[in-house]
Amino acid sequence: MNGTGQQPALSSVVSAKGLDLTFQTNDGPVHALKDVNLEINKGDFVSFIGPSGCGKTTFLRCIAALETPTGGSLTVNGMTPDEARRKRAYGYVFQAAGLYPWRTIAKNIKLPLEIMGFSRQEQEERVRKVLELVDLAGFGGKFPWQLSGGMQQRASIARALAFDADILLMDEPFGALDEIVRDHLNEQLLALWARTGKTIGFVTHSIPEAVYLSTKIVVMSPRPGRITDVIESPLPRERPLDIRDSKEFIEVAHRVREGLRAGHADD
Ligand SMILES: Nc1ncnc2c1ncn2[C@@H]1O[C@H](COP(=O)(O)OP(=O)(O)OP(=O)(O)O)[C@@H](O)[C@H]1O
Repeated sequence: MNGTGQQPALSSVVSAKGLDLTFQTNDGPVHALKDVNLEINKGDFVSFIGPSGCGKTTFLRCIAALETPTGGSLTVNGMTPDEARRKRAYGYVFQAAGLYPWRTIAKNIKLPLEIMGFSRQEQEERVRKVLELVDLAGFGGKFPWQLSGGMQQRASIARALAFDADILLMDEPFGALDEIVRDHLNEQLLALWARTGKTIGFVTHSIPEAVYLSTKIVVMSPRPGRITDVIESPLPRERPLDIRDSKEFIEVAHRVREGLRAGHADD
């Protein structure tokens, strides 16, 4: 299946139809996204997986209105991505935590709130709430360099949560962390997702991470960047880490691996 022909549900949060994006570069055009069709529903946890250059980041950036598609249509909460951005429909978490080293964690989280004109009291309240959500209560007064890599990444998730947007876009947020820390953050992210009901778009290179976290796994291929499979996970939403030893988990991982292999063979 290539992800086409999906019907938009009532609770559709992101709807892409025939989405195309070609970058014009000095070396000629780069077809980063070709005929991408995808529905993301409210409360979905959707992972994007595929080899380097298949358009994962570009698709997330289109949702965030940081790139403009050259064809097809894309709506976010029923609006254009630009309108959705103005309504602060999403928070964005990047691969590197991207915290300002000269500001405390609390001040890093407050910065976008300050810019948007939130009152001081509202800023304090939001900082307290999001730090609690990522298990960093009490760390607001620390500087980024006083925290571990995993804690910094949690702080950057807290910053993305500060607007209380419905959608969280995460571009390989845990890619640079060691496996044990990553496992722990994966568990915490699932708990946060269960508590908040957010819709999450998550880019990863890791098959186990994609299978462990997602309700839907989008397999992509490069040249041109396209969707080659959309896998609805049969796993329950509540997932202890040892679910990774289960037959269902191994079967989903196998299907993702097959999808990646098939996409590679098409190149
Ligand atoms: N601003 C840009 N200008 C020109 N080409 C770009 C631009 N951004 C991305 N590309 C190209 O578009 C294609 C898709 O890039 P993208 O970063 O979305 O892939 P990706 O799947 O996220 O890769 P990775 O896993 O390495 O992060 C690549 O060929 C990339 O070189």
